[in-house]
Amino acid sequence: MALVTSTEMFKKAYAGQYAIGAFNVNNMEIIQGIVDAAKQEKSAIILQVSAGARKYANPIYLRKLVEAAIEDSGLDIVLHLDHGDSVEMCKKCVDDGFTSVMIDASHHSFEENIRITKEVVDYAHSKGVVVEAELGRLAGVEDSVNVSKEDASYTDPDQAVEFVQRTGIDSLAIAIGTSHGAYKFKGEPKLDFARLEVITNLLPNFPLVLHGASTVLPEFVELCNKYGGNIPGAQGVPEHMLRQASKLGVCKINIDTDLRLAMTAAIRRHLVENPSDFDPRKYLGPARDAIQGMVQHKIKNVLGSSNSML
Ligand SMILES: O=C(CO)COP(=O)(O)O
Ligand SMILES: O=C[C@H](O)COP(=O)(O)O
Ligand SMILES: [Zn+2]
Ligand SMILES: [Zn+2]
Repeated sequence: MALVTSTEMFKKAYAGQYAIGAFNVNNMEIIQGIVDAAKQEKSAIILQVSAGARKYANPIYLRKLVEAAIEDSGLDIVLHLDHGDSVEMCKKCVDDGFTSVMIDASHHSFEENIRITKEVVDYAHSKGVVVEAELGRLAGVEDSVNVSKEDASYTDPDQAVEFVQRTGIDSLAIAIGTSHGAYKFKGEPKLDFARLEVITNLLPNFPLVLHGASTVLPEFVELCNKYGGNIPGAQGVPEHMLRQASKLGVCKINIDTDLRLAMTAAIRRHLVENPSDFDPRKYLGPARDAIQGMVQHKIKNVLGSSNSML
């Protein structure tokens, strides 16, 4: 039981054609729900902290909660910085004990992305920390920045090879049509699997990362809307597409929106059904249970990572 890097996890996942869930954490109940599910399934997991989460919770609280989760669960867990927006932020997380960091310089030019990423890699690797970077741009909301469909761009396979070679990164986030948030597709969901296959063939045994991979479970959207919410037309990545991706070199699947929806649905329902409750434990408890159930379903039926801790 320790904070570990993702190196061994990804090796096993690649060989076993399954994916490790990378779940965004913002508070204690979210961490507990995810870790309880992983414990039940004996699954490897990555807990990731975004720039927004750092702002919201104060990084030290999240780090200490993750340490508590490791001690309590006996699991090996990766603590990862999600979408690090500067070299400084990545270095700070490395110094603070994160075992993995993402530098997201995908909005810069190709050369600038390489330069910034390489700087993070040099620092992180000297301290035994692994690095994820991004090439191509996802549409959707990311730390309050809204990337329009026009500004999004898919990952170029040849550039991906050059990027990996020149930066020395440990994993690469690719853009093949997923997007952050709850509104991923207007019509039929579609991902560019042909592109993914080309990238995988050009980078054999190299772990790829799929961001924007929530499935936006209809049951939670419906509950939110039934109990006073207003999130019409929400649609995520179908489960079968995530299974397909995990057979094509995708070793890390990022999930945040599904946690938000599960938590919000449970809280909305509780408050509407129990209008006289005002003890936060009464609605945060069910929210934690909803997260646990959702994450367990994902580990077992979508990611395929059950028993990966054995
Ligand atoms: O990619 C993500 C975090 O980096 C989360 O994606 P979702 O919005 O699909 O959950
Ligand atoms: O990539 C986006 C994640 O969902 C994190 O979102 P956030 O920056 O609002 O915490
Ligand atoms: Zn990005
Ligand atoms: Zn992301």
